[in-house]
Amino acid sequence: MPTVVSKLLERSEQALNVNRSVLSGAVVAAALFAYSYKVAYPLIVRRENVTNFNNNLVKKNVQIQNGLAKPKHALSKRQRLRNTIPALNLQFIMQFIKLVRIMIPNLFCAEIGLLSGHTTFLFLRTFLSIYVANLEGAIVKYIVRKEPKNFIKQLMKWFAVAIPATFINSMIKYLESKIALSFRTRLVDHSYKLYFKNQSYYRVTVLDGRLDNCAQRLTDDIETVAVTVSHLYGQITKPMFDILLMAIALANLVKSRNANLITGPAIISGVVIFSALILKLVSPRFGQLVAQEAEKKGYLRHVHSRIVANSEEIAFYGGHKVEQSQLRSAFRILAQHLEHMFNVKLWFVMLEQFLMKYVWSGTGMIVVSLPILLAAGPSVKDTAPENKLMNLPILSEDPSVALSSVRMVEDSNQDSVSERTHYFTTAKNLLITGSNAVERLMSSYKDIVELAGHTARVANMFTVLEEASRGIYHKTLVEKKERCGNFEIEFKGDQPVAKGKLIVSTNNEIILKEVPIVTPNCDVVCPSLSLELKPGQHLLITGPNGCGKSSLFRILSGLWPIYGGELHTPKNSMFYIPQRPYMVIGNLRDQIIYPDTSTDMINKQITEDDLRKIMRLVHLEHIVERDTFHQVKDWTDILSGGEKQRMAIARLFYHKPKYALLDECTSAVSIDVESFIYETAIDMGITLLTITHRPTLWKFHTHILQFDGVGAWKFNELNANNRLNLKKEKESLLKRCGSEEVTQRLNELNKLLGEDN
Ligand SMILES: Nc1ncnc2c1ncn2[C@@H]1O[C@H](COP(=O)(O)OP(=O)(O)OP(=O)(O)O)[C@@H](O)[C@H]1O
Repeated sequence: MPTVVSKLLERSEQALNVNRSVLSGAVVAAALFAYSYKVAYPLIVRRENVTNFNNNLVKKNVQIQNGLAKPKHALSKRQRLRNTIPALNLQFIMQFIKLVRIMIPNLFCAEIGLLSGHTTFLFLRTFLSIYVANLEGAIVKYIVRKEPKNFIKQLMKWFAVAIPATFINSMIKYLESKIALSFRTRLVDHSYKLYFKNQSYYRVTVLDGRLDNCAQRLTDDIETVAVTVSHLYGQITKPMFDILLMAIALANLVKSRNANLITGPAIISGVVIFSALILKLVSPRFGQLVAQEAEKKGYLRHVHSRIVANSEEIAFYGGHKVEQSQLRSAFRILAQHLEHMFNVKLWFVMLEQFLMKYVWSGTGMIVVSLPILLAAGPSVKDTAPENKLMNLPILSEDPSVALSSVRMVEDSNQDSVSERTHYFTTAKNLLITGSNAVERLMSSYKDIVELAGHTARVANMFTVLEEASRGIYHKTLVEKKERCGNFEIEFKGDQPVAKGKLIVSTNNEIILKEVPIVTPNCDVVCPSLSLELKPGQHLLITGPNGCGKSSLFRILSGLWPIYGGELHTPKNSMFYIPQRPYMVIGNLRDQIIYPDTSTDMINKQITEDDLRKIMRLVHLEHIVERDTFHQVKDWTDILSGGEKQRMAIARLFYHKPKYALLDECTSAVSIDVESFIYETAIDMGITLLTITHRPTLWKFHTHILQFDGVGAWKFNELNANNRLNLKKEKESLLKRCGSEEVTQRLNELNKLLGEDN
């Protein structure tokens, strides 16, 4: 290793034509620059207040005790601040490393190749800058010397350099964009994998309260992280090379004027550190500001997407005034924040520019001019024409000899002036490039802190998605729910414990043993539900609104956690159809086979003729005639409510699951078609679990589950006997008419029996 380093030093010496002591001096100067950046500038980090942005994260530390919210681990305010504020701190470094591991998965990936190429071009660009600085010095020298031939020669070189320079610059930009896209692709792939693992997309919105706006994080935040990281790589690497090589070249140049190698760099570093300390006092909270900006942008996007999703309803209601005012207010919040950011940045950028552009350049000019100003020898003033003859040593009595002596002195003075001009122009160019490099490094600190805001949002999203896919949720519960019946939710810290057991049924039965129905807000809708269903036993579920009918389906499908008891369900055998069916992006065939793909359909050996038969069963053959199976349309808008519901039934017939969970899914279908659909489903061997308020469907079921709306339920066989019982109950209730409860039950019985009041 030491031999490699010494060889490198030798090469650098040769390349830059300096000796080892000059090189060491230059390295000291570069180190001082680096020190000023690495040590002094980060002091700018300020402690910041908790804001809305991190409230979510702080909230998760709320513990429920005696019905009141209480801090979980009693974290001190300072600790909580440190944990949550996006800034250049250990937390950011950990989060950033996590993202880097995703963006660069191994040493032999394409990203490493791109980064290596980018680094090479950045390095070449720095060499070119030094060469150009020298060239410009030489050009000025030949202008001062009035040597047009040499001037043209140098100018030609200057133009020749432009070709590789433009190529290198373009390659730097091209590779930066390629790296950004590559990083983004890796992050997006990773996030999508997590987002769709174990229905995390549902869980993070319904069961977990930590991600305020997942869509914003998945799109804008990921893009910003990728672009900023790629940009910062160049923004940090290139100035590093610039500083190092400029320092070496500058040291070489200063050394050629026999000047001190320590004073100059010491003065420059002192000024840099001093300016960094001044900037520290006025530095805005960049990390926090960009995180807040992303949050507000996310909210605006959310309001927009709600209008798009519900445009028809809004149009029917004529709700544009309300929607417009909500959009406006969401935008105003964002605009106000941006304005605040601009104002805060204005003063900081002004001071930053003043210090970096003028104070540093001024200092640089002083440092490079010192070797000239303090050097021994005649000044330009001393060599003014009128003084020249006066100061001439009398070498000869012969006037022609005296005149040639004057010319020689003139020439040598002109030479020294041009040499000094050459030195100064080159040094100034090198210094400008060097100071620009330090300026870029300093301003990249600002970018790093801004990156911390986006990194925190993306890294937090990954954590939450990972946890949600493993069934770990954090939701703010400000109040502990009361005990309901014989069931009480157990809490560990601030989070409820899902103690229930989920068992895969081997004999295709559905068994619930004392399973409570608990909402994501920890409301116990039903404290304990027990029932057994075998294939072929069709269940009708009834009860008042909000009693937990759909929630039972969510539990059976595994969307909601089970807080107690045991649930036995067959694997991948349930197919849920909601009241408002979901239409997927794609053609008509995609609507029927969803969530299968066309490849799945081919693998299952299902043909378009089969699909046509299914469409006939649900009375939708006219859609096939009209639009064919391959036309891509916006099916949510094109199909009517009833057509959409029938399309969902077509989906059921395509998949032929063991169990169908039908949640009022035929409410918009005419009664005759509905009956035909139910008969067909049963003929296909599908066991039905139906939530409906339509008495006409009663006859298709063998069992009934009746919720009373206050936690109790009845599970019976639904047969002639049962109907008789219901009739008896109705008759006895009719005698007790009066109370609201009785009237409600009577309505229910009427619905079940299919009778009028
Ligand atoms: N995502 C959720 N987060 C919190 N609470 C919820 C959620 N979904 C439903 N609930 C609550 O759970 C309770 C039961 O809702 P559910 O949808 O099961 O009612 P339902 O019996 O199907 O009613 P309906 O006949 O009106 O459809 C309701 O009080 C509802 O407010």
